[in-house]
Amino acid sequence: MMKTVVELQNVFFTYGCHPVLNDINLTIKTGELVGIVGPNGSGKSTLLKLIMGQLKPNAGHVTIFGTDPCKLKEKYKIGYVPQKANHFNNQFPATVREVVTSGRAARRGLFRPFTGSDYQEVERVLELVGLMDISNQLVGMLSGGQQQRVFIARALVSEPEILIFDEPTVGVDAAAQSLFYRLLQDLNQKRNMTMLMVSHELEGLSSIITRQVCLDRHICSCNCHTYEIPRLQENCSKRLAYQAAK
Ligand SMILES: Nc1ncnc2c1ncn2[C@@H]1O[C@H](COP(=O)(O)OP(=O)(O)OP(=O)(O)O)[C@@H](O)[C@H]1O
Repeated sequence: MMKTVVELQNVFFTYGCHPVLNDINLTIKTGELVGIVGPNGSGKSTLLKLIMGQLKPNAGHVTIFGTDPCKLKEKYKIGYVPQKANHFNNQFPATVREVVTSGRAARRGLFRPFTGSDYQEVERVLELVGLMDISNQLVGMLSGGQQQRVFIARALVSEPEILIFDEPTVGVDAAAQSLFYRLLQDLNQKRNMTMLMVSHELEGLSSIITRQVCLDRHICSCNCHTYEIPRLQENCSKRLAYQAAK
């Protein structure tokens, strides 16, 4: 039986008095590759922040690995790949290997020295994502697609159980995008990696995701799994009853 990795139950979120998420219900199980799509300002990044424990809901419950994300001790279980364009200062003089190695600190602990197994994991991940040949190059000198691989490798090296991406294909050309999608598909199919991704790019994404969630402050459509249907039906009946009573 597939384990629940992420669960949101009747989640509401507002910034001040500005409502952003409205009664969100979502369950993500091991091995799913879920794409969240929606227009600008529909609450996609806010949803990721709630899942990663950077924000708390005003109402409802969020859990990741069965725990409140704010209280999750094993932060390394979440591999976060931010938007490439906003992320890296190209003047920063670090090599691919150094940036990828820095991701291992999440697993090892900030002040504990790395051992042979940490360095072995770095080499394994460099090989896995196809960065071995350029591992001694400066990250700032690489193309957008290559930099994106570096950030994926940095997230993978802590041996996470879920990878979360925020607009991963922004600033990446079409050829690099298709390599990126192939890499995600390999990680998902061969290693059963659970992945959650926010994206505007429906076209490339739709060929690899196992499930698509359309968000516009509430979940507009979701090709959901059978295990979610009873709860969605129950919520729908509650909403209809509430509207009828008004
Ligand atoms: N820190 C904040 N304080 C106040 N309002 C915010 C804050 N962050 C986001 N918002 C507002 O919340 C709404 C949802 O923002 P969010 O970034 O989650 O949407 P999004 O779907 O990720 O948008 P985009 O596709 O443009 O990145 C927007 O109207 C945004 O202006």
